[in-house]
Amino acid sequence: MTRPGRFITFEGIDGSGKSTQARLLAERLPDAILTREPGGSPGAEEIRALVLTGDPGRWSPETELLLFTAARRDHLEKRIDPALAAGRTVICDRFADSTRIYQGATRGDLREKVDTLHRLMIGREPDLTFIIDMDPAAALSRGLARPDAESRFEDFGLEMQERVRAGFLALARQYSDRCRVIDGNRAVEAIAADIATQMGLAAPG
Ligand SMILES: Nc1ncnc2c1ncn2[C@@H]1O[C@H](COP(=O)(O)OP(=O)(O)O)[C@@H](O)[C@H]1O
Ligand SMILES: Cc1cn([C@H]2C[C@H](O)[C@@H](COP(=O)(O)OP(=O)(O)O)O2)c(=O)[nH]c1=O
Repeated sequence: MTRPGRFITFEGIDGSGKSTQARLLAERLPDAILTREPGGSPGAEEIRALVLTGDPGRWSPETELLLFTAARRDHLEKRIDPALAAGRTVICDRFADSTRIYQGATRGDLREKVDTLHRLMIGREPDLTFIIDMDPAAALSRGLARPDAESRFEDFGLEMQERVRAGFLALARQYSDRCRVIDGNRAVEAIAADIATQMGLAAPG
């Protein structure tokens, strides 16, 4: 029987360097698939477009939670679970911890609903989660420099980013068995070396 693969997620505030580090780690692991949320499967990418673009007032917090959960369910069924079952490593840029923080704590107080929906519809936790922690002001200026800043979620102010950051740090304490906090206020290569060490890989270069 095939041994199930490892499920690794990256979390943190917008612009903290998650996508960059997820990509660098995937490049070092020949069996890995690199994916992201919201999205990662054709259906979930369609839901991503619905939830991340357009009028910010279009969805209530509750509907938004259902949309993120629906996207995650499709992503799990179509992409994550089959890859894990085939023994591959899955590296995902954001996962359920983002819902716990964004929908559960910072844009309302839906944490109980978030946890119930997760239990009923998702049920899977990562084996390892890297929380890239960094100064929101620096992350915001990185984000503003990005060519793809299409999403309304990019418009958060510093106060919101600080709340999200604090939420992720609290979550890292709650799920300390699988979460590793990584200092993101450093050069790309230094962060990648830190993550490689945590993964038991030799430092790059
Ligand atoms: N350690 C770093 N130092 C400086 N710039 C970075 C670093 N990591 C990422 N960047 C740049 O910052 C922007 C946001 O990075 P990205 O990996 O897309 O973050 P996230 O996925 O967390 O939003 C990109 O333009 C990226 O090239
Ligand atoms: C996965 C997920 C993301 N989000 C938010 C976080 C981000 O602001 C946005 C995803 O945008 P994205 O551009 O992928 O994130 P980043 O800026 O970190 O590269 O959606 C939620 O609110 N809930 C969720 O469950």
